[in-house]
Amino acid sequence: MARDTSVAGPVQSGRVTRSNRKPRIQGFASLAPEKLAAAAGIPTLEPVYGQPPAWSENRPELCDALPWFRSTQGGAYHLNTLCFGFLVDADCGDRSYIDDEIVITRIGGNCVKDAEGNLILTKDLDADKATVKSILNSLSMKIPIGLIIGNRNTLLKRKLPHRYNVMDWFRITNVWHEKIGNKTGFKVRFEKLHLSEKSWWAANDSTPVVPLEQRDFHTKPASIQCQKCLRESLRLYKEGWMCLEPSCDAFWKIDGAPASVVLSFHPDFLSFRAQPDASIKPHHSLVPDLLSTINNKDADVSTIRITWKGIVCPQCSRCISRVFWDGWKCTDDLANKSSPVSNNCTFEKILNMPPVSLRSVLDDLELGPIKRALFFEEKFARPEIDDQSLFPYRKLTYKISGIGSITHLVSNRAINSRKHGPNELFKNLQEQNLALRRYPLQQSVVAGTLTAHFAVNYGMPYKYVVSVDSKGFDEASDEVLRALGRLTWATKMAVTSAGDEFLAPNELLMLGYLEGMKIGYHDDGEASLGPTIATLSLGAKSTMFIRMKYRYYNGLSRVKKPLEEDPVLEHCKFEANRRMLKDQFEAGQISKQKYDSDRRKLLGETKGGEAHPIIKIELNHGDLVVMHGEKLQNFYEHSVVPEDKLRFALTARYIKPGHINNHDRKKGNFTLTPDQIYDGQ
Ligand SMILES: O=C(O)CCC(=O)C(=O)O
Ligand SMILES: [Fe+2]
Repeated sequence: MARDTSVAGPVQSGRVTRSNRKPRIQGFASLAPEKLAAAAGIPTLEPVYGQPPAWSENRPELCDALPWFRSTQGGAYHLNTLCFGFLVDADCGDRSYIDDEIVITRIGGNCVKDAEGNLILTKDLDADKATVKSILNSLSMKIPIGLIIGNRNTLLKRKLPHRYNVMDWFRITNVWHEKIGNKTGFKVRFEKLHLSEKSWWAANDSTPVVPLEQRDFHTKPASIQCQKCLRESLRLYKEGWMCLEPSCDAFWKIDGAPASVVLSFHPDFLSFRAQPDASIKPHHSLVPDLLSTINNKDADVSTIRITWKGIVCPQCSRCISRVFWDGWKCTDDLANKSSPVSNNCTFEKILNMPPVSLRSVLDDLELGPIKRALFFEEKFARPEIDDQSLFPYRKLTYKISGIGSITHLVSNRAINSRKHGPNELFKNLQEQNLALRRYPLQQSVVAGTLTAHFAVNYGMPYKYVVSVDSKGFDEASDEVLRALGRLTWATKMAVTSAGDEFLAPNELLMLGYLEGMKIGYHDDGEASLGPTIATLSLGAKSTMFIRMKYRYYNGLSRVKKPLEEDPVLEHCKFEANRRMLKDQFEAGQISKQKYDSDRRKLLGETKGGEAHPIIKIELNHGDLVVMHGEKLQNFYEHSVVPEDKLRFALTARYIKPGHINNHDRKKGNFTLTPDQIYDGQ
């Protein structure tokens, strides 16, 4: 399936427990694990003294919970040209250092990995680079930085309890240029802000910290003026002093000779401490307490954007995303099944989810017009308008020649307010415990990223959810079945008017969107899916966009590989030239090699980029949309962006039973009662 929103199944087979994973080294069988590791040349890791104040096993959850570290990629988090958080993980670069109070690391950017996994700087970093600039700004504005250490960091040589571990607040004491290969990079020295307490990452058996009153805040590393450029630079390395001004001839040279790659920090540079300064205070709390700001009696609290951010568990300090419709649970059975690290914390914060009125999410006076006036923007396709055949709906049909059609049934006040109609569905669905939840995206750039909407699946399991999570239609409420009735009707109307065979849907995916949520571009095509997909919109207005997929628009995959089979769709890039080459190839006038190389030449000239959407549909409360045609899902993709704080979309599909195992097949069985069958009124 090309949809980007399904989960990887649990990995269980072949998992070995710790006890039978001991390395077998002849003659060492009776040694303790640490000694065994040492004998095998694996560096042993010392235990740490304490526990991190917040932690996570996955990057999206970490960034979801910490307002000072919202970046899911890269080492630094900056906002409005200020740096607030920094991650030290595997790639600190050469000449880096960590102890209980000091962290020295490179400032990222402009890097690629070589075959051995080493980072290579591709071009000089300069002070205008956003990350560098933000660190320099935070240094001059005295803004402390929250540091996180990842367990792939090899400098500390201690056993870190989790994948990501919040360290503490640090102040930036120095930023300097360094030479990496023949390029110029940046290094930063962080110093722990509060020195009176022992760091949790100190060694378990380390000595107590030196009390503040016994510390020396006066001695500084030597600062020497360069004879060439006359600028001062600190003495950083034991091996000798060097000028740190990259434009100077003496830059990175010790006694006139280029410095070696391996250098050790001078003890004075490591041991000096900046003068305590009461005015240096962090902008955020190191461990945010989002829950203390949420009063469950406030009507909007369960749907507003901030309440689908993550929290730090008050019991075990894990960063927890809002996976569940009605709140946060520290232990998620589904995630536990697929995660090698199980967490048995029992903490839960369940919101009472007061109902959201239709009035509060619909601007239209009297909850929707009597007959919706339609407006179409010039730059998008204009549909055929038919006010007769499915009256009282307005039927808008967008046809993409040779591909398929999109039928939009525009609802109105009479339809919406009818007994068992959309108004009632919107209200009643909110009163049910539907077990909506967010699932991890399967093809996300950062593993573990959750969808920005909640979902529940009924009937035949759709790959969107793991099959154990699909509920049979026998568990569906009257409202869900009534929605299915409407969707079955809409499917039949659209398919029969296209002259095609009607297959009644046997699957229903319900999505719930809170404020700021959406579904990004995806398609609903996979081998097991029939060609027709129908959706009922309830609540807040939203906009649906349909565009050609990147590879069909550009004729190349994202890694610039020409399409094996180029359909040359209408309005694709270089349409005329691509058609001509295809015709020549099909007529045997050019070889496959020539066809490929000519296309590469033609298409490789431009930068790629996404296709502009060709269809824009405003989806209002009660509207139905039917996408019909397998090729529509193969070649095009759609996205839906709601506008207000609550919207439901119920989408029904036909899943070919041959693709579903016997046990799950019966979940798709249902019979609608006469009043659940929809008549189009
Ligand atoms: O929210 C919507 O209207 C669309 C939902 C959708 O595209 C899907 O469920 O695949
Ligand atoms: Fe979809």
